[in-house]
Amino acid sequence: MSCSITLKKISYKNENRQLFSNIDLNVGHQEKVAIIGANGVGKSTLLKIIAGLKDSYEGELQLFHNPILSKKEYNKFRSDVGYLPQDVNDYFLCPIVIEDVMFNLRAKGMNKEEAYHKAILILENLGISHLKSRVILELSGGEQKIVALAGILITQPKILLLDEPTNALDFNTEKRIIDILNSIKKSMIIVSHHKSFIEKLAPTVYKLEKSGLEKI
Ligand SMILES: Nc1ncnc2c1ncn2[C@@H]1O[C@H](COP(=O)(O)OP(=O)(O)OP(=O)(O)O)[C@@H](O)[C@H]1O
Repeated sequence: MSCSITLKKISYKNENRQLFSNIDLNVGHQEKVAIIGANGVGKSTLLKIIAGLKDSYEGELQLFHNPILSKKEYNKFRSDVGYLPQDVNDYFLCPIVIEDVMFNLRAKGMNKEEAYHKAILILENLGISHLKSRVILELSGGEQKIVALAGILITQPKILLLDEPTNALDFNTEKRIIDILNSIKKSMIIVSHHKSFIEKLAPTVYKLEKSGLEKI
C-alpha cells in the first residue's frame, strides 16, 4: 500500500509522565482515519508529532515513505501537511478573514488578484463568504474554526490533520463541513469525540491508549 503517513513505535513522554508508547499506524494514500480516546490520553499530542510540531519523541515518523529524522527533513514536506489545531486562536497570521485566508498563497508568491479570487471561492464553498471582511478575533469559536480550515484547504495540502474540527460548530455548519471533507480526496487523520461525525467521514477508527493504537 502507498502510505502518506507511517508511524513506527512512536512513544512520547512529557515533563510529568509517559503519555503513550508503541504507536504504529499506516495511513494510505487518500485514506481517512479517525483517532478517538479518553481526555488527556494524548490525541492532540500525537497529531502535533505528525504535524512536525514536536520533536522529543521516540520512534519513527515517515511521510510518503520518507523517514523524518530532523526538522530540516520535515520542512521538505511541510507544505504537504495541513494542520487544524484544537484551539485555532494562536494560529491566525492576519487580523481580517480574507487576508488570513489569502496569506499562504501570497507567501508563496501568488499575485493579489488571484489569491483574492481563490480565497473568495473557498469562503463560498465553506459557506462563510459573509465573514470575509470581519476581524477574526471578533468571530465566534465556530466561525474561527471554519476560517482556519479555509486557510488550510486553500493551499491544497496532500495530508489533513484535523483536531476536533467540529468542536463548536452548529448542526448545519457541521453537515457542510462533513460534505466538504467527504468530497476531498486527501489523506486525513481526524481527532474527535464526536461519534456521528466520525461515522460519516472516516471508515477506519483507532482508539488511542497508553500502550498503543487499537483499531476498532
Ligand atoms: N502545553 C502543555 N504543557 C504541559 N502539559 C500538557 C500540555 N499540553 C498537553 N499537556 C498534557 O498532556 C496530556 C495529553 O494532552 P492532549 O491534549 O494530547 O490529550 P488529548 O487526548 O488530546 O485530550 P482531549 O481529548 O481532552 O483534547 C494531558 O495530560 C495534558 O495535560
